[in-house]
Amino acid sequence: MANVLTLQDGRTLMDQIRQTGAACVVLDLTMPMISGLELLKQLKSAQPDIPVMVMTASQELDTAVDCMKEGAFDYLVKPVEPNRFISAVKHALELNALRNQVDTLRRYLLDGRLQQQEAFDAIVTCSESMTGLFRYMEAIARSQEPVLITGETGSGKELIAQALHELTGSAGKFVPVNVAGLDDDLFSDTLFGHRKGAYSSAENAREGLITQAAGGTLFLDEIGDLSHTSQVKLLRLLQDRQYYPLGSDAPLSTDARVLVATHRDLRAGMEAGTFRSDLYYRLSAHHVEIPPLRRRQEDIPLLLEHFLTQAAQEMGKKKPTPPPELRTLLCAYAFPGNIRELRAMVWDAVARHGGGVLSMNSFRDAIEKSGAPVPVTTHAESISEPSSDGLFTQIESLPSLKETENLLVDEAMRRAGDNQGIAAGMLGITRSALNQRLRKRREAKDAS
Ligand SMILES: Nc1ncnc2c1ncn2[C@@H]1O[C@H](COP(=O)(O)OP(=O)(O)OP(=O)(O)O)[C@@H](O)[C@H]1O
Repeated sequence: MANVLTLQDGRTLMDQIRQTGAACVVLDLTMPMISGLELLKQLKSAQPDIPVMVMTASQELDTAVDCMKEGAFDYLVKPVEPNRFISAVKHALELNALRNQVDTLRRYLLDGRLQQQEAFDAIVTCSESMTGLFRYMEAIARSQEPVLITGETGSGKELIAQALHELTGSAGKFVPVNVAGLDDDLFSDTLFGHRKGAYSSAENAREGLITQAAGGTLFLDEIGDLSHTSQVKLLRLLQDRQYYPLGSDAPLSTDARVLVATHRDLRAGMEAGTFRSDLYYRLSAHHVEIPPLRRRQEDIPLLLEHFLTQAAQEMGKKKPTPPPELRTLLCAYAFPGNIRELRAMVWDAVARHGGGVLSMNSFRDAIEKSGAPVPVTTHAESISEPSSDGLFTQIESLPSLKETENLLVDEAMRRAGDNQGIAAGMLGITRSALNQRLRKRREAKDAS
């Protein structure tokens, strides 16, 4: 076959790959000039995305396991049955093609506009990196492949999963499950359910959550903590779209979309041998990686406003005014607990608030408790303060009120990433009032 290249000397592989690339590499473990394991390491460090299959004799199984830890896609024990060989290579090629497609799509989408803004209404953000993620999510929403959502704790993984579910427009439910701390029995029972009498205390049949998610979305949180045996079961579910309730020999089929999330580094898990590489590759065809709050500080003032409104409403208080230097304090803090941590700080501050300007003390206390140094802030440092010379010193003639209003609306929409709900919040008007203004402007423009 023209597109298969056989090399006699393993040492020429890296040069060859640099010249022509490769969609998949099949490596023998025992070779005269260089060992397969050594070559695998070189290949993975230079070209981590090329899938590598390892061929091994049965007495070399330990080395094959080492190869998997080094990132091999799969291993085949010699003598290799031709059909098994073809299907393994095909599988590797398919996954590789899918990954390339997703990368291209991801790059392309970073320039487009959102089609279903309302699916993201619960996610308060004006960050471009988040808007880029939203566009990517819209592109993959209809795919049947699972989606891996990663991000630090409290960065909003569950909200992203809910938005993906909204985007699919499916009639079924969004069913979240936290799999951390579930041993394999509990995992199987929770997910797949059981038949009456499947074990001594199973007095009644129980439907698994995968059944409840029919026609909808099953969201498995903390997937990085899943036991090895449960990982195998999940892989089987993803591959065959079938599962067995405990005590049943008859498989059931599912059409539920599977989303998974973790704050762990699954690649590191794969290298340490705690996370199966076949499952990783299956899960990571679509990957949404949420940036931590400290890498999108522009969201902090927005989130602060949002949580102040929510907390005040919930506690039946008048929304307190935050001192301008509070934003400076928060933007200087690293937020290891991300948005959940900011939310908790705001709730605490509003609960303690007696009236007037919001006190900074509870925020300072929380930062101090986290062990981080409390940034020193002064009123003058505030990022929101206009210059003492006034806003319009650079402009010779003042804009009209109408022009100013249009400019403010445009700026709010830009900062809110075109989310009308957020922009309206910034402008201090209702969403429908903003919508009306935007519509009138469009109509006036169309008429002229
Ligand atoms: N962009 C956002 N806008 C508004 N609220 C947010 C945003 N991101 C997160 N939150 C809120 O922060 C809290 C934590 O979010 P979420 O539970 O989705 O995080 P997570 O990444 O799944 O956390 P964990 O890793 O602990 O499972 C929730 O109350 C959520 O509603």
